[in-house]
Amino acid sequence: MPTTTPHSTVATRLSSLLETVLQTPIPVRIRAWDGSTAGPADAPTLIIRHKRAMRRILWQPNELGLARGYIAGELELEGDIYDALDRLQALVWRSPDVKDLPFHTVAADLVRLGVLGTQPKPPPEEMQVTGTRHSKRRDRQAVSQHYDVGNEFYRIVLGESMVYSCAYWTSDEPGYGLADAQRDKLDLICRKLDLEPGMRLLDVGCGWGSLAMHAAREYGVSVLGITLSGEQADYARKQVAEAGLTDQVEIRIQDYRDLDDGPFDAISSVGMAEHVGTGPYKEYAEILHGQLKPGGRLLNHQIGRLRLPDKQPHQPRSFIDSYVFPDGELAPIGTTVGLLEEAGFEVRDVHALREHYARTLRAWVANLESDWSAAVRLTSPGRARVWRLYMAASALAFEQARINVNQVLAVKTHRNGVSDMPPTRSGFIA
Ligand SMILES: C[S@@+](CC[C@H](N)C(=O)[O-])C[C@H]1O[C@@H](n2cnc3c(N)ncnc32)[C@H](O)[C@@H]1O
Repeated sequence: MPTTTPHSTVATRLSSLLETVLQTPIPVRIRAWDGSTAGPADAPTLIIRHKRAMRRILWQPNELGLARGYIAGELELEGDIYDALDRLQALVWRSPDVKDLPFHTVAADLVRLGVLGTQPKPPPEEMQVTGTRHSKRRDRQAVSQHYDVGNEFYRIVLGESMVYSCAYWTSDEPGYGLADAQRDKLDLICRKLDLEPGMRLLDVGCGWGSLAMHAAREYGVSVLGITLSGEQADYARKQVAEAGLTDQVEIRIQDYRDLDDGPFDAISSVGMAEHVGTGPYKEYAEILHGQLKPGGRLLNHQIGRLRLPDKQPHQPRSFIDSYVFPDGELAPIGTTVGLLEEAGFEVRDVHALREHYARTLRAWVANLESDWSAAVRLTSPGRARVWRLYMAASALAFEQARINVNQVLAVKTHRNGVSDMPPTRSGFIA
């Protein structure tokens, strides 16, 4: 009984093995470790560089198994990454539980291909958090693992504006790029908040300080920006000092649950509430409400999911939870609006920016790809692969309306119900 397979047949055997396991035709071209190919000629190629990748997929025939193979460099995608991921997600959704794998029908091929064996170790880039979910300590760990991976790496991905949230693309003119769209987003937020000189703005989850600085410079407000990331705070403070804004902008490493400086005239929370979690969200909304003056506005900019997921009793840990945003949680916009209202806010406007996030993510992926070797040098090949995969997959998820992003403008009304809002929408959205 031969233990190896003739070269010309490895890819064919692999694709039929995968089709049996995943119970669907392979939607991509496959190139195996011996150079043989199979599958549709005009499709992007999934390169299986190493037998170990097959072991991973067999042990974990789901999103995480495929992602781990890619992060470890055992799998490679050739061709348009968005097209490749779009095709591969059909496989991921159909993948059976490992206990349901039809080993009896594929056993002979598994032996011939030499892909049987123990489960490979996960790539080291996996993020580990300990303690009680959404305790302050664990949230700090989760934030640090995602954001404290090097400001220079983020500079490559995010570009000069260092804004890590959905941009607002107001033009299709050539020459109008990510930095313009991020500036337009920051300005949109300032206008929605009706910032005026002398006001105090609280920016919860301030990142690298871009909104705080824009608001201080362009609108003459003083800003407290809080973040849990030490590297972000270092970077933001340096930028604030260089811009001569130290009198107006304070950057602090602080958890939103420890805020004690209110009341503020306005509050922004941009790309931060995804870290809060559904459990603590009510408290989060109440804290922001408590930190705001009557008549003050909150701009909450947050990713949400459009639908409730199908009921699956054994949801495996997702790629995003394991390698990207441990403990991050997405809620439908209706839940977010409801919880803001419960906390006492009057919700005045919900602005869906879904397509804008897809475009932003594509710009970040392009930035990363165009400076790939520097990104790898500054982090690790695995880390750069994690970011490329998560951002491309997220772009697709926004495009396909599986997730969304919304700016919710809410007000803390005066006791008598007066909102201080203009009578028409054109008063705050230009
Ligand atoms: C995706 S970044 C967005 C940064 C910035 N607002 C922007 O748009 O570029 C999320 C931010 O939320 C902060 N954050 C997450 N959890 C937090 C918490 N419990 N308290 C304070 N900040 C938190 C992170 O430190 C990070 O600065």
